[in-house]
Amino acid sequence: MATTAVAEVDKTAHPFDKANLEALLSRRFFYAPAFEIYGGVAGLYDYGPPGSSLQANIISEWRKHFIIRDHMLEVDTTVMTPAPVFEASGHVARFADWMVKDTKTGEVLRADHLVKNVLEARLAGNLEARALDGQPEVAKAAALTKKKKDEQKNAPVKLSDEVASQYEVILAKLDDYSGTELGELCRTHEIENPATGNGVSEPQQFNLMFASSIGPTGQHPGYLRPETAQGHFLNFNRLLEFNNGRIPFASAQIGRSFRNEISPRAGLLRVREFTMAEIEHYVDPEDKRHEHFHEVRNVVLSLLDRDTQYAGSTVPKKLRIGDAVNKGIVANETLGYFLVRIYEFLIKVGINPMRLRFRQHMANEMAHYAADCWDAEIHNSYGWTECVGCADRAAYDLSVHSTRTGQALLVRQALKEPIVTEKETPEFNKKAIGKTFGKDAAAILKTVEGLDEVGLLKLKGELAQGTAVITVGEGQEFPLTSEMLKIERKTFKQSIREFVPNVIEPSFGIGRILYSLLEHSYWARKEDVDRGVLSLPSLVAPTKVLIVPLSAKEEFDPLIREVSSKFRKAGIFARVDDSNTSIGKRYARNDELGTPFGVTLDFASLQNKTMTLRERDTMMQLIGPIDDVIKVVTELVEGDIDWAEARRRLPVYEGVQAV
Ligand SMILES: Nc1ncnc2c1ncn2[C@@H]1O[C@H](COP(=O)(O)OP(=O)(O)OP(=O)(O)O)[C@@H](O)[C@H]1O
Repeated sequence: MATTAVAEVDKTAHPFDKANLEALLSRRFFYAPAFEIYGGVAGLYDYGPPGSSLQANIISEWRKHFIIRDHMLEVDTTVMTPAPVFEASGHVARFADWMVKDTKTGEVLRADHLVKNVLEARLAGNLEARALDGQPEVAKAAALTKKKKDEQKNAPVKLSDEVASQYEVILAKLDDYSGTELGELCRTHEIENPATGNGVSEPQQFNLMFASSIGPTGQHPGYLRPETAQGHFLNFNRLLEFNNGRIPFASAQIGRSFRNEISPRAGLLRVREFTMAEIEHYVDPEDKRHEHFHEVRNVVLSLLDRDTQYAGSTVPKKLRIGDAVNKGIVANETLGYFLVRIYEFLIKVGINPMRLRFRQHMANEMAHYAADCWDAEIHNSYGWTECVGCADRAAYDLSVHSTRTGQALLVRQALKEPIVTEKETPEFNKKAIGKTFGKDAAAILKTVEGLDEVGLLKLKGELAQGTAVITVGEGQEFPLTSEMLKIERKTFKQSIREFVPNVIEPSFGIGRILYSLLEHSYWARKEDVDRGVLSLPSLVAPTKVLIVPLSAKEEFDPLIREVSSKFRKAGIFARVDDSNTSIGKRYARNDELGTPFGVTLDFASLQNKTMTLRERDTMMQLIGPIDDVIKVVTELVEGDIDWAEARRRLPVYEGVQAV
């Protein structure tokens, strides 16, 4: 790829302005509250045309990056799920968050979020108060008065070093607290509802699943799924057969999930209906190596491991994944492989690598059965946000469904070398035992069968002497003779190995990634803070090329049709903007939509068959014959060349620059 330097655009002239971004996203209908004209419902959003295209492009890349590249088996399973499935999986008992109620207004708040918001605000106030300490009295008084006016209750208060560091440790370990501990924290640190200043109740559990019933009788309870995973597990036997009985393999699914979140207030980051993309990778519990691990071994990731968090720090380690696995920081190669693949995917769709880290779950935070778990967290204006979870769930899921249904969910592997074992084996004369001991016979057989090798050898020795006494239950003794029982050393040959595979699960929330990407892509032009740009990569940009005719005259129509059709044939999604407004306004609108390229058709185009090509971020324009420009744009969009190479291929346009 070309390396000719291209003038860098200053994207940091204005600090990030969330209100401006939100106005842009609403104006251009990326997404909007659902049922808005009915007053809206918290946590439910509709995506408009650019938001839908952006989401579809992210998903399309996800399919290529994971399903196609790693040969995964795609499934599409139902949302509505009968209750026994979630009883077995543990969701009915445990898929819950802790909530507290405002003691006076009854407002419901998520307990861990309340603790987080209050302690973070106190720490911010502490920093501010300390900064003010160094200032002259007049400035200090003015700042305090302003602050008081802004937020009566949150005037900056100085904390002792001890309290501030206590708060930091609590925040670092927040996901690790039980409900009782959260209640304790609220009491000890006098945490109140910031909106009202009222105290809060003891935390109570709230199950996040939407309950329903299947069929007209109401006798078959069901739930809207809160994740897509169970649908994969229940089809395990079919998937294994589809994969010719071999593991490792992975299933993948993109679909909707539903969670009745307690108080969703973070836009797309916490919603009640969302799109997930989940992978379940089935692996031999005794061999969690990954055949492609060598390809990613040297990739360096930011890893915030468990021990660092217990020490109250949030500074991640920069480690090569190969070293992290060798040191046991990441549990195994397969988990490590997926962490890198997740990283590569997020960077490819446009997440800023400097604002991406992997955080390991702490002991209480992790499900009891999980062997290890890491979240890909992306930094945005809400702080570090989990966008992808990646867990080694051991054999839990397949085992619980197998126990509940009585259906074996396991792998049978023909062993290359049969395993030959010898062991002492009891052979009973059941008739003789029954005749002698009557109703106690069954308990005697069970006791002997339960003996280990040492116990059986002891019994064998006693039988050789004549009689062996076996103790059953609470100390009842029964004499056995060699007529009733023989113990012999036998050889066993095992040529099939049976095992329940372990599952490594990367689980993506598409909406969280999409929103973080919008924040990372947004900036405002130096000359005008209101001229927002979304620097979305071509790969995911809703529209790749804007075709802008300079005149509305009919004589342009055939050329517009020709250019459109050529882009279509090249597989490039282009749109014509022939609205009756200035070219500058048309480009500004498309900068907001994240359209990376624009081509302008003017009178020269009619005469000379040329057109100009504009790059969104730099606003630089090149010119060339129509077919050459289309070829360059196609290669740009497909990522085969960069803008520096485009500049080498096409001369800079010297005419009036349309900005
Ligand atoms: N309410 C939600 N709104 C949007 N995305 C969500 C929501 N809950 C979960 N996700 C997405 O699904 C992914 C996997 O879900 P998982 O069960 O691991 O999340 P979680 O740990 O329950 O999230 P959180 O602790 O933030 O509630 C998350 O990484 C996230 O991207």
